[in-house]
Amino acid sequence: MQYIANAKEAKKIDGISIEQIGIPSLVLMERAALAVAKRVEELAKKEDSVLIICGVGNNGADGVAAGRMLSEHGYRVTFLLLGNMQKASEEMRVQLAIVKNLALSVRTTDDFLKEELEQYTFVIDAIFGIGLSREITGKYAQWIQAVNAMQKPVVSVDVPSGIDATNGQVLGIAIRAKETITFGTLKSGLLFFPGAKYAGVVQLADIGFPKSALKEVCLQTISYDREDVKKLFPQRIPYSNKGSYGKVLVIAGSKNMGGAAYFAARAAYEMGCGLVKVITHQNNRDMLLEKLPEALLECYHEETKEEEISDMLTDVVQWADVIACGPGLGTSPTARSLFETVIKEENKPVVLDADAINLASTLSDNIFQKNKILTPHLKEMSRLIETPVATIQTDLMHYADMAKPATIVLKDARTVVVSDEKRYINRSGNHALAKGGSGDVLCGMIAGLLARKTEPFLAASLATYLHGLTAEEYVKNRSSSSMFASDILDMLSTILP
Ligand SMILES: NC(=O)C1=CN([C@@H]2O[C@H](COP(=O)(O)OP(=O)(O)OC[C@H]3O[C@@H](n4cnc5c(N)ncnc54)[C@H](OP(=O)(O)O)[C@@H]3O)[C@@H](O)[C@H]2O)[C@@H](O)CC1
Ligand SMILES: Nc1ncnc2c1ncn2[C@@H]1O[C@H](COP(=O)(O)OP(=O)(O)O)[C@@H](O)[C@H]1O
Ligand SMILES: [K+]
Repeated sequence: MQYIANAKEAKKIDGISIEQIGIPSLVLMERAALAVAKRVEELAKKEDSVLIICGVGNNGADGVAAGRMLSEHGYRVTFLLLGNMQKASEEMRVQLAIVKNLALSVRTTDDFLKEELEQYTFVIDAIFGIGLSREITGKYAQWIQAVNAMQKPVVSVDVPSGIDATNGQVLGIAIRAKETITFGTLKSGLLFFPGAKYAGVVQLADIGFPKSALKEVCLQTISYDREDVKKLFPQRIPYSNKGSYGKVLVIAGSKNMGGAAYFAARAAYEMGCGLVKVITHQNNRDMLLEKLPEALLECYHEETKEEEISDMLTDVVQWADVIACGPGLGTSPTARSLFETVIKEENKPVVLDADAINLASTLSDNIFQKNKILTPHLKEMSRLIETPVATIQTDLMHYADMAKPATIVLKDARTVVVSDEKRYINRSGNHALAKGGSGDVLCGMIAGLLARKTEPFLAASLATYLHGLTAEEYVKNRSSSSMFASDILDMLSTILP
């Protein structure tokens, strides 16, 4: 499991390590620089001509120290200083004095022509790190543009200069790196797009922040790695029966969208729950009986009266441990009536997906209740909170927070999960998942885990992680274009413990 910091938290970790615990800032910096130099030695050839472009803060100071280490190991390095040296940090002054004593080539943008950039074959970007505080304009923007135009490999120090370390947004312009070496903890801005794209491959370097500093900052945002799955996924027990693994009610599939009911119901079974019952439109009966005979079925049609639906639901809701409502449900009067009955349930976990979220957007009542788990994609979220998609995209975590005290799975290429104070950023998966039916499978997976008595945050985050892993496994020997929702289901049995 990885703990993820935003810019403020990362600064706090620096501060506690240096001021309270007493590790000299320059000690941390030397370790940061060593990590950068070590990686650049793996990537750059001795014949390369390395340009280290440095701002005047501590990110720049890291760059100066890394360049000095590379020079000691036989690389040709040139430092290009960008910014007002009157404002240089204390550490930057120290690092610069060292390289000047070593008679290394230190240039400033006053006497360095942009045409000279052509001579360099490798770049270290140390202009801004977590201290970037506003849009980049003027001279800084011009140099970043010029570095990107070089089309040479760039390694960014801590954060690609220009990326907001918290939300991954480009503050005007940003360096496009091949790799980013980040220190101590992953930064959320390196995970969210577009930051993730600008950062390239992200390497995490331990530079000696004490565990107690990390603990004191009490990072609330996590992300999983493959080794977490075995620890987190609920175990099956020898002395058990289907009742031990919970019952899921799936309310899904309208007249022309039966597949969604199948995807969600089978996904719940794949996650190991004991029984799945599906309430769906009559049209889907034969398909479900054939494709998923393990599911129990209750069907309705256009003429089914509201009282009948209500009676049917009362019994089934009672029966279920978890309810998943919405995939392919449509927004017909019957769908609405099913939805409105289900959301009255206040004690059991209720997963609301797709059309259930669209129906919720038309309600004046607050749907963000404690027992609800909502799984909107950005367009559904936009309807739900009446905020444009483009605005939500600028800060997924901030908008996901609005759903409290409900649990939310805000789906995007980097899905986030928020529940109370717990936050999760998903790093698994790829564009193979960008296809109809993917979300239906995820909804069923979450419900399946909830039925196994997994608490909502863990159920939502672990299901999201596993959903992504299926795509990673799939593309190992197949085209990412050819993955279907059914393939996610088929892959599950190969990745679950
Ligand atoms: N000892 C430590 O703390 C350790 C820190 N470490 C390293 O330090 C980095 C953080 O260093 P930092 O805090 O000095 O901030 P940094 O990213 O260099 O930027 C600040 C400078 O940028 C300027 N500036 C900001 N926005 C601007 C804009 N839009 N346009 C123009 N200027 C702008 C700002 O100027 P000002 O806002 O004051 O005008 C200031 O001069 C961190 O990412 C890691 O690499 C590691 O070595 C571990 C130990
Ligand atoms: N480019 C991508 N990279 C990673 N995951 C993706 C990408 N595109 C889509 N996904 C995932 O696929 C799922 C799509 O869900 P959704 O949009 O609800 O699909 P549908 O409504 O067709 O079932 C989400 O879990 C989302 O995070
Ligand atoms: K940087």
